[in-house]
Amino acid sequence: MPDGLRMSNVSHEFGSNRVLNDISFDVAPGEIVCLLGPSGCGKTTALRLAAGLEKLQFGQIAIDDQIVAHPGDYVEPEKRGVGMVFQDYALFPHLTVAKNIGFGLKHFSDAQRREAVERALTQVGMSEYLDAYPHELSGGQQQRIALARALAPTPQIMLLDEPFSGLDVARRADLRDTTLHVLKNAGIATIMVTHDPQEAMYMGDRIIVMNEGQVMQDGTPESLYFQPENRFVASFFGEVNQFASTVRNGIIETPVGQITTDEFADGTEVDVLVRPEGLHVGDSVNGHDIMANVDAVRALGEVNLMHLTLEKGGHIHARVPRRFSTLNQNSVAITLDPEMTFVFPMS
Ligand SMILES: Nc1ncnc2c1ncn2[C@@H]1O[C@H](COP(=O)(O)OP(=O)(O)OP(=O)(O)O)[C@@H](O)[C@H]1O
Repeated sequence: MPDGLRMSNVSHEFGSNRVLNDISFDVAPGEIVCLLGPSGCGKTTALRLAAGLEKLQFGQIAIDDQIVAHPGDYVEPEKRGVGMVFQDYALFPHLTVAKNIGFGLKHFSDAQRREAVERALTQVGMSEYLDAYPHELSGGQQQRIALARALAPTPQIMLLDEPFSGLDVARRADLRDTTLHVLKNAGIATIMVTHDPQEAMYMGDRIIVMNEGQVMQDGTPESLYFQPENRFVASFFGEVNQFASTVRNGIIETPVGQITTDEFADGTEVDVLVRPEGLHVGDSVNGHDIMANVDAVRALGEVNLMHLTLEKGGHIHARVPRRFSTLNQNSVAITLDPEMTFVFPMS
């Protein structure tokens, strides 16, 4: 059995509500895996089962070489070598930073505890805050202390549940960066729960997309973004323009151009999903271009989002590198990038 964490065929029910349905995945040492999915899909339950905060009903969980949970047998959370960080920091308000971090290190000698606390605080860039109380710290600083507290016992596994979601944009970006570097340097196997695809792409070596208690796809951020295996992943992972069509002679016609297919039989009704960056805009080169009127252009950093209405009807979004953006045109020609186009049989 490989080191790290392995969940095998795990299912879970609350009463008659089956919230996890036969999920399996591994996390290797040093790997950050994000569990990504909409609210209620079972991410937190999976994390709590890994931590031992919820009793396992079906399947098996192993950490390194040890089975820590299977039905009827169970290793206590504090004996699993697992660190945890939650959204709400969960620091003790009446204890200093040093005592908060040292709280879980009761079995250490005083000298060992002091060393572990100082090391963990250095890892998160907070070494000068040993004697501060939580209320003296900002939300981002409190979350750094929560991370330090989880790191101090040098866990093999780190479990993070929406750890940045209580923070404003700037602090979130900052803490995300620190967390990524600390976890990578420490070589800890990490699961992070998030409902934010951008955050999952930023943090994850791998992302497991979940929906309704099932794993929809498990892969690198690139593979999920560029090779989604189903409609759910394609649309959850990034905005898409969607068109209904029917395959005719190996060709799928859409309002933004045609694509060829050898995957679907003639007459198959399909949904065509096109990422906004899969629609290229430019000048009309002949009288046969697909034209769209420009409704609005919005700068989103390095790219512009163009709101367009096709001359033949239908609102679409194109995401265009700023240097190619035709900001002052009322009308643009559209071409379709087949690499950013995904076809699924209509459900
Ligand atoms: N202790 C519980 N008792 C009963 N039902 C629960 C309990 N905990 C979670 N659930 C239900 O299980 C389902 C999955 O919840 P879970 O918290 O795992 O989802 P999630 O994907 O983490 O969602 P969120 O991001 O909203 O926390 C939900 O329908 C939830 O209402």
